Amino acid sequence: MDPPLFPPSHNGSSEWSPSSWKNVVAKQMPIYDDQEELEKAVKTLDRVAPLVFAGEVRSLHEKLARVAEGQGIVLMGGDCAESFKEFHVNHIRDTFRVILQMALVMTYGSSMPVVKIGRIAGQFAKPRSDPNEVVGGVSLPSYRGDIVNGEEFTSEARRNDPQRMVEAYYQSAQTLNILRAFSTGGYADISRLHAWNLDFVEGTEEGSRYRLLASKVDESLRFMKAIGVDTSKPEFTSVDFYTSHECLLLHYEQALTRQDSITGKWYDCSAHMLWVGERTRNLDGAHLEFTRGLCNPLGVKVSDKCSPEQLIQIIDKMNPHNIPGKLSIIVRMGAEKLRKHLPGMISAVQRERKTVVWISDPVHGNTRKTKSGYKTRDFDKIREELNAFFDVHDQMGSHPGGVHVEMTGEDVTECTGGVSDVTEDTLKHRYNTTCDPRLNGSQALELAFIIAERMRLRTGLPPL
Ligand SMILES: O=C[C@H](O)[C@H](O)COP(=O)(O)O
Ligand SMILES: C=C(OP(=O)(O)O)C(=O)O
Ligand SMILES: [Mn+2]
Repeated sequence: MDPPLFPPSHNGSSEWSPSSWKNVVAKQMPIYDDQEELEKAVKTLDRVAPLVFAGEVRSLHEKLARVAEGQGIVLMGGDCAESFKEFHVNHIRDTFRVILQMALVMTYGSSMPVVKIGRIAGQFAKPRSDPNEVVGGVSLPSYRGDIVNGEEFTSEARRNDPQRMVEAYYQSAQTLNILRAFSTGGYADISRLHAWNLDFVEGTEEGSRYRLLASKVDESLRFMKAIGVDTSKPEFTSVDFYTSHECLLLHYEQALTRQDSITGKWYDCSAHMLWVGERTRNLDGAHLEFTRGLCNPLGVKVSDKCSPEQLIQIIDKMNPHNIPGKLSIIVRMGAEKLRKHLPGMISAVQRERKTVVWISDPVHGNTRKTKSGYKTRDFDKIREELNAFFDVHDQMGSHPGGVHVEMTGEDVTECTGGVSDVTEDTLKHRYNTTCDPRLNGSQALELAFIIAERMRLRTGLPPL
């Protein structure tokens, strides 16, 4: 392996290399019973093409730096867990389409650029609360995402299979190929904004709201054309779309970490942005050790279990040079806890003069299990957390930098409430997720309108 880019002073601790995480305890990582099989899979991945390129990563970083200064909002969204069985061009297209709709609503509403990032093309590995799942008295290892093992409740499926990493890589490569085509090949042309409305959203209240807003945008475009603006420029016909996932499965991430030939810096080329989850963000753990050496923009999920002091230590480790846009703090704790704990976190960041992007994940702190055993989330609770996030930033004079949600373009029945009116009884109709419940297309759009309205309120604009 090449010598590490960063000198030992990089974060005041020992030398970093793409494999230095192996000297530290890694939580939530699968244990593979066949080391040869693991080595074989990793060797294959060591040689595959990077999925993303350093130049693209830098362009995302620049955009996030502007958000850190209060000039923009981040929209991160996608499945809780991508799966092999759900893989289809239409699935990717529909997620992309709803993200485009949400971004349009947020951009128009806030008059700010929206940085579009999918939880996609690599969002496979899952941390679990319990290492085992018990069904009818039988205990098997928990499902940890298709990149690790299979969802089916059999001991064969639940075996950790390293070859799945290779399969996940190739699926991610296809996904990225499709996303690149959709982003730049005409699909995302703003003149097509009416075509982004999904059939099942069309007839809903949110669908009508979207159509109304789209007509306003249309009118503005016609006005711009009339005064001589060239609307065939890439700013109008394509979008910059970035990928991200939880940096959990370090064998996979290490294999895709490459040294940029121009700058000599290390980039994890599995995604433009990576985040460390709530369960693996411990200071002495392998996930912070691994990510501290990367040049990609990073995120870290935090619940109320993270004290302001710990947060500062995490920031020092993940962004020791306090580079704007490098680190996003993704807050997920439920409305009540957020009102109590986020002010202290923001105060500490302000006091220590740290630059971060604050992002709200209003879904992970609001998961509950119904009596019939479905994991769900109530739209009201999600709305409450999002509103609490905005209220606290208003109080603290800080910038609410964006949102991170689990959503899909499909008409699933996984989260209850919102205009889509899914109830506990109807959850079973189209409950397709392999892990956490996702907002469906109309619930996701509804969320975008809430964000747009809150951003307007901040800037003194009238409601949409
Ligand atoms: O996506 C997040 C986690 O993997 C998930 O919430 C954990 O879920 P569990 O509590 O069912 O393990
Ligand atoms: C596991 C996840 O989140 P968290 O780390 O916030 O629980 C997730 O985003 O799916
Ligand atoms: Mn999740």
